[in-house]
Amino acid sequence: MATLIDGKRLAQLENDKTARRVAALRASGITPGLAVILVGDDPASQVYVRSKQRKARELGIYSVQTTLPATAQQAEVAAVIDAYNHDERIHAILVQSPLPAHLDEQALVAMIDPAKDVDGFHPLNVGKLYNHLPGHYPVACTPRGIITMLDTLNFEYAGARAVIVGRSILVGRPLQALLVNRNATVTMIGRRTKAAAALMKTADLLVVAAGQPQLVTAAMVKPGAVVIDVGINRLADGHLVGDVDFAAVEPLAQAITPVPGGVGPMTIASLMTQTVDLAEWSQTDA
Ligand SMILES: NC(=O)C1=CN([C@@H]2O[C@H](COP(=O)(O)OP(=O)(O)OC[C@H]3O[C@@H](n4cnc5c(N)ncnc54)[C@H](OP(=O)(O)O)[C@@H]3O)[C@@H](O)[C@H]2O)C=CC1
Ligand SMILES: Nc1nc(=O)c2c([nH]1)NC[C@@H]1CN(c3ccc(C(=O)N[C@@H](CCC(=O)O)C(=O)O)cc3)C=[N+]21
Repeated sequence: MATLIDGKRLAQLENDKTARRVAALRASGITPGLAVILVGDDPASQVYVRSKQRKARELGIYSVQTTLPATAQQAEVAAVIDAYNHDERIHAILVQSPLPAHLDEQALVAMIDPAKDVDGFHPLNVGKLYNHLPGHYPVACTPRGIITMLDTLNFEYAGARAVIVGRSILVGRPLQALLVNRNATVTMIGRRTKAAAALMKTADLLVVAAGQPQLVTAAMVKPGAVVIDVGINRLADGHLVGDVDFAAVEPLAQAITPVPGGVGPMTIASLMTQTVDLAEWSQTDA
């Protein structure tokens, strides 16, 4: 029987801390501000953005949103980013991914003031993380939430063999850097990886962020591994499942995250924490 890593409960604990930090900042005259930019009408993105807004407001964060039509041009999105860059009430800016295909997402992210880059996707912040530079800078929220979960297990990073399935800018790549910086030995798996199952089986820590239901079966998991399932897949019957065959893998794992109620809620909690971090740093690092 594995330890169930209860993301909902851990997120609640983190959000309680965030609410207290927001209250303290507001008492000193600073209200942390989050701006979310949504382009188009992707239903999943609308759900995520709504839950981010709701949580921010619950915690006392000033939260605003700009929604643009799917036909919006690059310059229109850029103008919205520019306005938030210069808005003193806003400490954190997020451009919801994915953007419609005609937009250059990387160019837009690069226009965000790096000090307001709550997703940690700006190339300056990515580079600082990659090079393990000291100092304050934002990092991607999903990997940050995963590290928080592993820390609560007292996971021993140094010397651990970690395998990450998925190498996106959102999840796999920044998590790779965070784990390497903690002295883990990290293997990245993509679609063209040969003998992926055998590599996964070597993992003390297996993180799966591919977006493929049932990708990881019991045969791919080393007994005693810690398994983090990032996948969010909506099945035809409406059920939400991860990328791991939970029922089969749970009995062998040392610890495992459920979907829903695992990495997802922690991602949102990390986003809230990082919004407050950015507001605090804007005072001290100026
Ligand atoms: N819980 C949360 O907070 C979050 C959940 N997600 C979820 O995580 C999943 C991944 O999201 P994201 O990182 O944006 O994904 P992307 O679609 O951007 O990338 C998927 C990655 O998985 C790899 N991959 C896909 N299929 C396979 C396979 N069969 N074998 C090996 N590798 C494979 C791809 O490999 P290649 O590079 O070779 O194409 C790619 O690197 C999605 O389900 C998403 O909804 C995402 C963000 C946050
Ligand atoms: N700029 C940007 N930053 C992101 O962080 C970002 C993004 N774009 N685009 C999409 C992905 C996906 N993502 C999720 C966040 C929370 C849940 C979450 O809370 N999931 C709940 C279930 C929610 C439901 O029922 O649909 C759970 O797992 O329990 C899931 C996925 C953030 N992303």
